[in-house]
Formats: sequence, C-alpha cells, structure tokens
Amino acid sequence: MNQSDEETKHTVLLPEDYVQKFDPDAYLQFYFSQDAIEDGTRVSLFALPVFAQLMLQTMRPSERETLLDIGAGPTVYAALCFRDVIKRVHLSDFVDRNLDVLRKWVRREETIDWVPTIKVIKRTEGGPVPTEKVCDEVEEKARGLVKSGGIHFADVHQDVVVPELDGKQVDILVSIFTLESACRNYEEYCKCVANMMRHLRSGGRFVLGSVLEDNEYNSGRQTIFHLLNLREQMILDALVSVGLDIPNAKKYVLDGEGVMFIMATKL
Ligand SMILES: C[S@@+](CC[C@H](N)C(=O)[O-])C[C@H]1O[C@@H](n2cnc3c(N)ncnc32)[C@H](O)[C@@H]1O
Repeated sequence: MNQSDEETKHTVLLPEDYVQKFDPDAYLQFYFSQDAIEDGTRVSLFALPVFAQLMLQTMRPSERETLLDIGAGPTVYAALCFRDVIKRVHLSDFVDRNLDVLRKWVRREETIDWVPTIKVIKRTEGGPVPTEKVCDEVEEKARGLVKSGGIHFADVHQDVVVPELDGKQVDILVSIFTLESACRNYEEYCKCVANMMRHLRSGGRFVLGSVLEDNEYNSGRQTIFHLLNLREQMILDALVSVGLDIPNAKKYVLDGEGVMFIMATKL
C-alpha cells in the first residue's frame, strides 16, 4: 500500500460498534437539520406519506391501530408520516442513547427541530405550505401516538426483537435503513427479517426502506458505518421467504439515490 492509499483509508465501524459509537446528535444534524433537509431531502419523506395514503384507502380503521418502527434510531419521522393512519406508535432501537433522545422528544425537551421535516412531509401530502400552528399540531399528534405506544429496546438478531411488546403483534411494521446496518452477511439478514416478521400480524403491512448496493454510510461527523451490500433481488427473495406478498407489493426503487422502499402485506 502506498502513502496515498494510507491517507484515503478510513475506519469503517461494524454492527457491533453501534452501542459505543453511534452518535444520535451527529446523525440528526447530518440528516434532519434545517440545512440537511434543504440540501437534499431524505427519500423516506416522499415514500412513507405515499404508503400512508395507500393504507388509508385499503385498510379499515380497526385494521390499522398499531405501528412498530424497528431501528428508528433517534428519529420520529415514521410517527409523523403515519399520524393519520394509526392509533399507537411503538418506536424501538438497539442503542440506549437513541432511546433517550426519543424519550426527550416525548417529554418535549430540547432535541432537533422537526419542523423542517414536517414541512417536507406536508408538501408530499399536498396542500399549502403549513403554518407554524399546523406543524405544531402534526408534531403533537405524533407525540400523542408514541405516548400511547411506547419506546422500546430492540435487537433484530434476537428471536424476539422487541421483548417489551410481550408477544403482541402490530398492524404495521416499519424498518428503514436498519437491517443492512445491523447485519454482516446475507444469512444473518434473512434470519433478522424472519425475527422481525414475528411482530407483524397476518394481513398487516410491512414497510421496508433499504440502501442498495453500498458498503458504508456516514452517520454524521465523518463516522462511517458498514452496510451489508444488497441487490434488490436479494431483498425481495428474503421477503418472499417470510411470507410477504411481494408480487402485489408497492415498490419504489430510486436508482440515483441507491435506495428502495417497499410496502407488502403479510399473507
Ligand atoms: C442508519 S440508522 C437508521 C435510523 C432510522 N431508521 C432512519 O431511517 O434514519 C441504523 C439504525 O439501526 C440501529 N441498529 C443497529 N443494530 C441494530 C440491531 N441489532 N437491532 C436493532 N436496531 C439496530 C442503529 O442503532 C441505528 O439507529
């Protein structure tokens, strides 16, 4: 290795480093600060409101009461996007520091300002630019839903991913950019998908957001974490094998962005 190779080489953190090295504040600043949102919006904020609208059209209210986000990190945008769809939101993650940030948000203590994110969600939903009051109402509604649900520890590698749910299954299961962060190989990935799926009732919807064909990502302040490199077909195969109705799924593949969003029903 010559000197310039040495200089460009950087440390890539692994799935087992999340507890020690994932910094919620750096992550939120990097992806959800006003500047970050203005510079280039997270594609999730386009895909999830579209899925929410489809759920409103295709599920009766009694079929869409509970939502679980696995690997939410310090983010609450799933609760914001699905606020009109469900009654209770459970946010979960592997890193205690992330759960602390979520609890602070529920208590209305200082965390990142979610208004720039809310504005993008509202824009995707259509209608005029929301006033401050409308943004407040959106956030308060989402907060109430999380209060009714809860904030929980999750580990996708365990047979029971979210023990605090005590075996209760949810109507909607969401997981965005988590599995490819948490898994070192495809065998592990398939096992984790199966573990997650136990939390979803049959007939419920699974919403997955995944990075495609990438090896690492910046979690903020140049802290680089490993990603499992996945082709779209590998993900679809894993989802079929756990009994999701993939032929009738709604899918967005954004090649330029290297991400895929999919919503499928559990058969
Ligand atoms: C790239 S972040 C995604 C956060 C959020 N879902 C989003 O879309 O911004 C990856 C998340 O996976 C979580 N994670 C890592 N290992 C995990 C595991 N074994 N079980 C559950 N979550 C895990 C991390 O703590 C982190 O919050």
